[in-house]
Amino acid sequence: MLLGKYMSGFGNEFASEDPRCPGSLPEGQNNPQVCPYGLYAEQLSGSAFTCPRSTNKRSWLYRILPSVRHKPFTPMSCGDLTENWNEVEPDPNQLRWKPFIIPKSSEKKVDFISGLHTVCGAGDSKSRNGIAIHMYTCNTSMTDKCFQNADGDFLIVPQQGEILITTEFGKMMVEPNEICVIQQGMRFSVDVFGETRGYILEVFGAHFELPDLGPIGANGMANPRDFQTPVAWYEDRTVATGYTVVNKYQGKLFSCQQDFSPFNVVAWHGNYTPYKYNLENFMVINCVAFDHADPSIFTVLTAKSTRPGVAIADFVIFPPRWGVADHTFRPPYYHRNCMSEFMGLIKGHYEAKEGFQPGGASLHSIMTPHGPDVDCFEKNSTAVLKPERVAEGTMAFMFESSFSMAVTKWGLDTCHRLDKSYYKCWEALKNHFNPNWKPSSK
Ligand SMILES: O=C(O)Cc1cc(O)ccc1O
Ligand SMILES: [Fe+2]
Repeated sequence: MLLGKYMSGFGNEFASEDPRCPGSLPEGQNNPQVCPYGLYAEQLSGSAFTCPRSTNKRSWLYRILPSVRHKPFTPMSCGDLTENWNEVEPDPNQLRWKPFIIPKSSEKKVDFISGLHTVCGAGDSKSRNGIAIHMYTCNTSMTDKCFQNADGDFLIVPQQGEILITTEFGKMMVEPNEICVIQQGMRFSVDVFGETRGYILEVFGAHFELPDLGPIGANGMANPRDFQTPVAWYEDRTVATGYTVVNKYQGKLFSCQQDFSPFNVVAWHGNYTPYKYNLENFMVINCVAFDHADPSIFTVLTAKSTRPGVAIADFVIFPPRWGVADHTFRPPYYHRNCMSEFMGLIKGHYEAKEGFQPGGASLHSIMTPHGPDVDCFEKNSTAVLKPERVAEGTMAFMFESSFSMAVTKWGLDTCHRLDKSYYKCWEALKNHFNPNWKPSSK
């Protein structure tokens, strides 16, 4: 198995052949009358045919049987996966969830698909504009089953347990502190190795891009060379008992049967691929004089809307770094934002908030006030400002969206993880106002 072998680069034109079949990629053309090794050619389009070259995405897959050879799709249970944003009444409160529960395999076998739970979202897969945030909690590998999301791209953030993702393009092992992106329509199957949990940012109608660097220059933030795309791997496996393809389509799940493994792509080429990225490789830019830079400096990937500078969703991380700002309150500022901020914690301790735990989450909705809790404020208002390591051993992240997200019934109620006392972390903030303050007392 070709684990640990990847091709480097973001959005490159890649080409890969399973080494068991040299010459399986057609030379000089995509669609020979007869393909090498008797393979079928299949194009996977990730952008409109007519998109400008800079955003045009497609890959050519050379496979043992084409995807079209399957029995009809029929509806299946969606569990806690939903695109119904009207399940419960809107709630503008600061929300915080304790770590989401992972089912015990001795009690219930749950795989990546049955373990998907939608927390919040907005917009619509039909009009191709929107976002959904899901948790996955599972304990069992998918067997003879793959998933395809016709609705959008999945940015997967493992929090506990590595996941082995077999895709039509090859295999990727993704550990906590790494992320991966499975773009719209790409078939994949997830193997797990114990109790497994993570976060998923789904976007409808846009693909993730590296943010522009502007005055930062040519290097930095997430560097393109650190993105890794799998190499071709195939199995020629007949599954007489039936192989299940699960398709998320217009927010609902459908399944169909076929009698062969979909991971039968012997060779492929193109610029529309799954990829992974290790968050440790993020080159952190930060303030080295005074004040607090906005968290956009920590953007790893962005899914742009059609409005300049406004994202459907940004994936932002808070990595270990130096804090050196002089005469500055260094933690995040008090804040109301025209964007929605969903945060998760992969490991460690987030600076601005006690009680935010790995595997949990928070949502600060549009214009909902939030910021440091009382301890953080008091401590950092008097701290001696030496250079110090911030967030050592920690990795928090934010899905920031221009959509006003609705929380699902599962998120508000049936997950039973909402921390009802969250608001109390700000209750003891004191009034420090001194009307007799003089500039000289600074
Ligand atoms: O709310 C948060 O903790 C995220 C955040 C971090 C930061 O450094 C500045 C603004 C912001 O919203
Ligand atoms: Fe914020």
